[in-house]
Amino acid sequence: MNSLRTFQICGLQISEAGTQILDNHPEIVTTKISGVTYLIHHQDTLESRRVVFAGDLPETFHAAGVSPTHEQQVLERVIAFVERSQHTPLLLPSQWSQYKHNDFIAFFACRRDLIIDAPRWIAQVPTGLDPDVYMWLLTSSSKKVTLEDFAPVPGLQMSVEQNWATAVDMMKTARASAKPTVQDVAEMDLTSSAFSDVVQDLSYSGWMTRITGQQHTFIHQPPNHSIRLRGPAGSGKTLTLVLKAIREVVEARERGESIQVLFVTHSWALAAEVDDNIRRLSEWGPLDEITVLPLLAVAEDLLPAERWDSGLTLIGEDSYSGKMAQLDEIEEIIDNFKRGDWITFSDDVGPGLRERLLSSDEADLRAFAWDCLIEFGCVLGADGIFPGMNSEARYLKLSRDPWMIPLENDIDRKLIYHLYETYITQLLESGRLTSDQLVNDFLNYLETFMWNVRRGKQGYDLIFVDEFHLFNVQERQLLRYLARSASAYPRILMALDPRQSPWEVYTEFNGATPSSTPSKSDDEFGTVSSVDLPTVHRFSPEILDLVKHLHWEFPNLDLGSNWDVDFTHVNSSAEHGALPKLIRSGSQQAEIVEIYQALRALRNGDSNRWQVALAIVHPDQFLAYKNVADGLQSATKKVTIIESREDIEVLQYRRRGLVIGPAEYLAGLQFDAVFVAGLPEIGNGQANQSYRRRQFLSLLYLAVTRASRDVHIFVNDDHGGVPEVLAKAKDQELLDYIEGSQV
Ligand SMILES: Nc1ncnc2c1ncn2[C@@H]1O[C@H](COP(=O)(O)OP(=O)(O)OP(=O)(O)O)[C@@H](O)[C@H]1O
Repeated sequence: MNSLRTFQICGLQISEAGTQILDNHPEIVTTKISGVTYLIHHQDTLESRRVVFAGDLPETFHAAGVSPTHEQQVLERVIAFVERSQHTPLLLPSQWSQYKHNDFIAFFACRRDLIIDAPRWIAQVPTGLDPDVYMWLLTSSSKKVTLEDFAPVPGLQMSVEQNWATAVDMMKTARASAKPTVQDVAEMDLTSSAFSDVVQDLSYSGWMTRITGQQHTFIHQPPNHSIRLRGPAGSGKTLTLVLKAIREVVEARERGESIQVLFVTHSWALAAEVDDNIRRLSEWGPLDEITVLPLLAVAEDLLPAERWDSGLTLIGEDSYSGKMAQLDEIEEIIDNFKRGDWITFSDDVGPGLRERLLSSDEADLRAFAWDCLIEFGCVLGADGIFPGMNSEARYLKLSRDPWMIPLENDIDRKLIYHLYETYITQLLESGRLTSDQLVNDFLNYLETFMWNVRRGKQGYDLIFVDEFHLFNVQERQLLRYLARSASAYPRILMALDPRQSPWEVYTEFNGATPSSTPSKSDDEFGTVSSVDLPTVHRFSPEILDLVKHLHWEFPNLDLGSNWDVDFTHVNSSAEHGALPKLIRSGSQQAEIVEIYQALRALRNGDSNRWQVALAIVHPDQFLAYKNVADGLQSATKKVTIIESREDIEVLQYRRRGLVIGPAEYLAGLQFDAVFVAGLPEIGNGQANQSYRRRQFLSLLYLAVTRASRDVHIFVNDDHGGVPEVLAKAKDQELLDYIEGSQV
């Protein structure tokens, strides 16, 4: 028998000398021979690309200080890295802090905040088609190894090749003797799409006979101008965009032309999903003409190294912990301000802002810090205003809209600008930059003569943008510069649903804009036509009725005709199902017990439905519910906590289980059942202000629309009981009301 110690991360089953099957990934086996460990997929053959670790994996983890509780995250990232390494150029999320030298690459092995002495991999991906991946060394910050000086152990690469056939045989033997997991293998096959089964095992031609008339219209419209695709959540926007991209490439091939298509997403997770969808739908093999990337990765790819390598670290705005850290920082800035410079503003500041600043209620102060964070990122940053000459004057000239933090006079604005200046200065002093700053730099580069020369070769003929509502003014401006031709209008095909933009800023259009350059978004795209998708396919008519109710409750949603989707005629093509449930408990503690019970009932009822999200509406409430995960984790391993957009990628390989995360990170995903909890406290006045209300409704809309079959909404008396919008839904019998336990 083998001598490997028990590998706790994934509860590996030891099947055969030197081999282990990953419990969370039963389709993957690790095989150790002659000083290397192979990571082998069960469908791998002798021709497959090899993924190899130098040495023994548990020992490697141990030496780098990776505790058993974090081994799973480290392995998940390796799997994500292997997936990415198939694409050129090899691009990694900025939070991984990649560094490259020849074909070596170093990157953080897991989220940096998980392990104090954050470990980094040194990997090698030789150039060429289907390259092997060598994970040579796991270093820690205190035992740094310079990439330029690194050399793998001599002879290891040769030994990898020599023993490959034996390793594959060992994998097969291990699989054969581990029959109990065969069923899991079908469920967790790496080649099948995961949480959001958009493709549903149909090919391109299969879908072309199934699509609705409106989807057909969009897909067949000649792309000689920009087209926007509007529709509520679950109406097939992503699928339609993907089918259109495939069609354009295939038709160009038939004409004997080669076009380059960019498919832009908001997150790496959606990029991976779209990439996978294209591969599964294609009947023409790989469609290399289509590049799928998040916008920030496009910036990393195109920005010349010297501009990119500023020595600053991009702050993790897309992660829960990153956002919370920024909030803490802003709270501290406000606190210092009150003890210092406040005196110079105090006489002239408007009563509303004064009351908020001087409130002794912690919740009010936190709410004010949130509003500042949004104003900094979504108004100042989004508009490209950074401290410097004329910046304050530019900010003062911006028109204010109802969704923004209310500021009554110029002194109020000067005060906010003052806080912003301090915030940015603090960031720069500590060597950090925001994604807004990076986008601004990228925009400046795209306006240079140099890019004008390069774009003929490196620009794109067609640009697809999913979740357009999540991009801010600046990001939208980037898009037109990415088009190959500088003289013609760009051809941009974008999908949007403005209700899914929780941070309101994104609803900038047609006058309702935070920008000093209001009409830029559409004018710069030339003529833009619209196609509406009025049929929801994801969820039942019962869920749709609740979604419509939420939609009609949105205040100030005067988006103008270009963006508005008419909900009156939206219908659902899905089967009828149960009414969404509203469960009211006496306290938050009692509510958590209700959540456990509802989860258990789902599991007992039909284990095939064990694909559930617990969506936390208000980010401040997330930590309270995160503990539910710890309780459940001891009972089942299939719990995944989503704390950043990056984490969502892990779900790609998980078909079953419970996913817990703030609602905003679940955008674009789909689950059988969604449990909605953590609604913001109501009754303190704040929740009823129109801009706060809209944020709340947007997150509630996002959470509810992730469900394909069941919706349970949990509320408790600790946090104000049933919010008005849900009370109205209950009165209209759109919700099945249940009195939960009181204590
Ligand atoms: N014509 C159709 N017939 C049946 N099902 C469809 C059709 N079009 C799309 N679907 C299905 O509807 C579901 C939702 O699709 P998709 O994720 O593309 O919607 P979306 O509008 O992008 O949603 P969201 O805005 O929430 O991300 C998927 O399961 C997809 O397979």
